[in-house]
Amino acid sequence: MRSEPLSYLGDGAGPWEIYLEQVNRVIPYLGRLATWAETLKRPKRVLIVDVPIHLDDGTVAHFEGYRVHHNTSRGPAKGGVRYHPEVTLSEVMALAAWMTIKNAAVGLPYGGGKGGVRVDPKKLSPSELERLTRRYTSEIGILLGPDRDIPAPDVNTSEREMAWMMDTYSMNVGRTVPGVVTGKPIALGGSLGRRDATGRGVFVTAAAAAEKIGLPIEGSRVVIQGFGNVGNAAARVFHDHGARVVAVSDVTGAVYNEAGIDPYDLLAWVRETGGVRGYPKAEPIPQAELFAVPTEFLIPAALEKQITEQNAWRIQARIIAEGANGPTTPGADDILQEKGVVVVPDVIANAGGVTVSYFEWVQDFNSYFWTEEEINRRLERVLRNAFEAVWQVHEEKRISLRTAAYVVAATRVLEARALRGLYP
Ligand SMILES: NC(=O)C1=CN([C@@H]2O[C@H](COP(=O)(O)OP(=O)(O)OC[C@H]3O[C@@H](n4cnc5c(N)ncnc54)[C@H](OP(=O)(O)O)[C@@H]3O)[C@@H](O)[C@H]2O)C=CC1
Ligand SMILES: O=C(O)CCC(=O)C(=O)O
Repeated sequence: MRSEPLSYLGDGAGPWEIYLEQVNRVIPYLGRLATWAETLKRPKRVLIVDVPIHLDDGTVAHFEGYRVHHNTSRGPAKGGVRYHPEVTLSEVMALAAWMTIKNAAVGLPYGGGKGGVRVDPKKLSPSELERLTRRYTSEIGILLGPDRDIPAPDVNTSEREMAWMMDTYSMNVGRTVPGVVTGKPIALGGSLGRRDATGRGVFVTAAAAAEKIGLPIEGSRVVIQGFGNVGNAAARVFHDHGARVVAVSDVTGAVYNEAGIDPYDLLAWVRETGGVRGYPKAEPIPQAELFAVPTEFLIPAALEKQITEQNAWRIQARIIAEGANGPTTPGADDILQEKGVVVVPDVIANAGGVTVSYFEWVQDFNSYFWTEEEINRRLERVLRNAFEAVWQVHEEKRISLRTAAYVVAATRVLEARALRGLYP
């Protein structure tokens, strides 16, 4: 395998710098389209909003929110909304850019967008969260619309917040607009299968990679960082296909059982107690040891920059399937490539969520809803095709799967950019 240039970025770089480095690595493979590559390095538009709300005690609190459209050459902006105490503008810019790449890599007719509010949602009551969500939606409303920008869930947001967003937008425009948001409750035009779609897609793409290297799923070990929407769904789908989930972590701690952890049982424990810590059918391990656990599959499903130059050497997995966005730094990518670990990059591994969001959007437009079986079947087909296209580029050009995914995606985005031209 020809090696790509070593990263000049240390682990100190933020998500936006990491994204820029990923783009730099693809430019040599873009041919004539390389002249347009600067397009990928700039967000199309950025909105910073002040979100003031009354707290339950009557005082007023202000939160900073963002909505970024990274690129809309191929269609409306699409991407989730994150609530987290460490959200920053540059993080949301990177998350929006990864949506551009992801939507193009999978062939969805969308550009890339993302939103976020810097808030610790664990410190707000449900009614404070509802006021925050509604005010944020109104503030970013100038960018939203079913043919302009369609939010969805991300870290610490779920069907509940999507229902509030859909309702707020609809009240502001004076009619019900289900297609302005995806990941909604089924009763409001949500899609069957969306809740587990990202985790299911992690499984589908990891299984496609496993086939390529002759690794069976049955009996294989799986380690998962993050047991939220993505992590717990991935754990259940791997378990349902005969794999053994041996270690899981969340912010409360990490637990390990060589004989296997039943993710359904662990989920019941987490719902009751608030975290994996103290789970009685597994032993506690330090969170920092999670990535060193011997395993066939490692699924980072928490936040960015978890696999770094500091810990990549200790990873023993054969396949890493990135449930999270941006979990691996470029320096860690180089180390993993040298170790022969197959890294299925975020932009295809976690694309199951936005793929079923696309199905939801299409169903909302048609007011005609598909069965869950139909959705899962179509999801698998879309992701398998995307994986196959990326694998071919990876083999032909002898580059990492991440750079191969960027070749596929950047070519589509920049072709659209070039065809559209520059002037209104
Ligand atoms: N939801 C979706 O459809 C999609 C999500 N993603 C990406 O997947 C990742 C997870 O998102 P999602 O599952 O939706 O978010 P959730 O909020 O549902 O879950 C996040 C999980 O990560 C845990 N976590 C946070 N920090 C750490 C840490 N340092 N170590 C271990 N665990 C940690 C949280 O723990 P705790 O609950 O204890 O706070 C929680 O279990 C994000 O990168 C997101 O962008 C990508 C595509 C689609
Ligand atoms: O479902 C969507 O529209 C986007 C989900 C998302 O934010 C992501 O894929 O990172």
